[in-house]
Amino acid sequence: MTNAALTTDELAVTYTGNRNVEAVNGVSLEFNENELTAIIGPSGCGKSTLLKSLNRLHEIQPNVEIDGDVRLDGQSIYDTDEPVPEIRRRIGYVPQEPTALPLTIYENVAYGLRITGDYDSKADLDDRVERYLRTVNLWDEVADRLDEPGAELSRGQIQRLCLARSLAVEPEVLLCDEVTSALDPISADRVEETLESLNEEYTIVMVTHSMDQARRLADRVAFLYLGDLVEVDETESFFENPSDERTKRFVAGHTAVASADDATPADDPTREGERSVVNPVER
Ligand SMILES: Nc1ncnc2c1ncn2[C@@H]1O[C@H](COP(=O)(O)OP(=O)(O)OP(=O)(O)O)[C@@H](O)[C@H]1O
Repeated sequence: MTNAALTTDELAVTYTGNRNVEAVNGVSLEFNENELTAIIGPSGCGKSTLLKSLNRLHEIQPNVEIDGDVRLDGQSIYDTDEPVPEIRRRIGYVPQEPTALPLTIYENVAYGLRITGDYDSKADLDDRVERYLRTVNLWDEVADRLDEPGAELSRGQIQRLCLARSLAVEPEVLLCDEVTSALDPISADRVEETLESLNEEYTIVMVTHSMDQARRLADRVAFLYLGDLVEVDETESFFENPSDERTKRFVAGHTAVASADDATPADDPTREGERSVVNPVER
């Protein structure tokens, strides 16, 4: 039986700037332990907002209101005395844009551990830096240049460096926000291989625009549309046998070869393609 590592209960997120935007509308979801869950949906449907609210990263922006709850191992991450940095250590976040800290390759990985002080000695730190660079399949490429600036690596290598930095502080859950979309195909493949190998040991929540990537990597897929959770299922049945019409149309819209009976109304926004833009949900 699979356990939920992270759950959302009627989670709602509203941007309250110049106008109210209900970006996420009462989403209840379970992210199972040691599984990779992909969140997919058309552009603007609330994927990134949902992801960031899973470790309170949305709080960095002003004018955001949250309702409902997120629980890690059954404990609320909102109704808690636990410091937010500790919540974000336990639920790591890897952004879309690969960004190295202005430090050496070694210190990029050691960064979080130096802040928490959660290591015994220099030898222990060395071990951990090596372990996590190996975990993300980067060690062989950088072992002889650990003292060089992280920023001098390729974009694909920097993205794996970011993954190593996130993993070094031993999170329970890893949030990945379109982590391959800013990369060339070969680098994207390397990052995908890394995610595939992490999948055995980590609970991963991944936002992706790529249906193919969701098919390749995910154990389960959740489809968001205009801030609503439309459907969530195991990957194979999600794609082969979706139950909701909106999911069917979205999945069909991304099929490489469309069949003649695949016709859908031309104004259906779920048919607009992987980089489609729907109007913001304004209420
Ligand atoms: N800081 C913000 N202030 C106001 N509205 C915002 C803000 N960030 C996002 N939104 C709105 O919230 C809605 C959801 O945006 P979000 O970025 O979560 O969608 P998304 O599915 O991740 O989109 P994409 O696939 O294009 O990255 C959109 O209507 C967007 O315009």
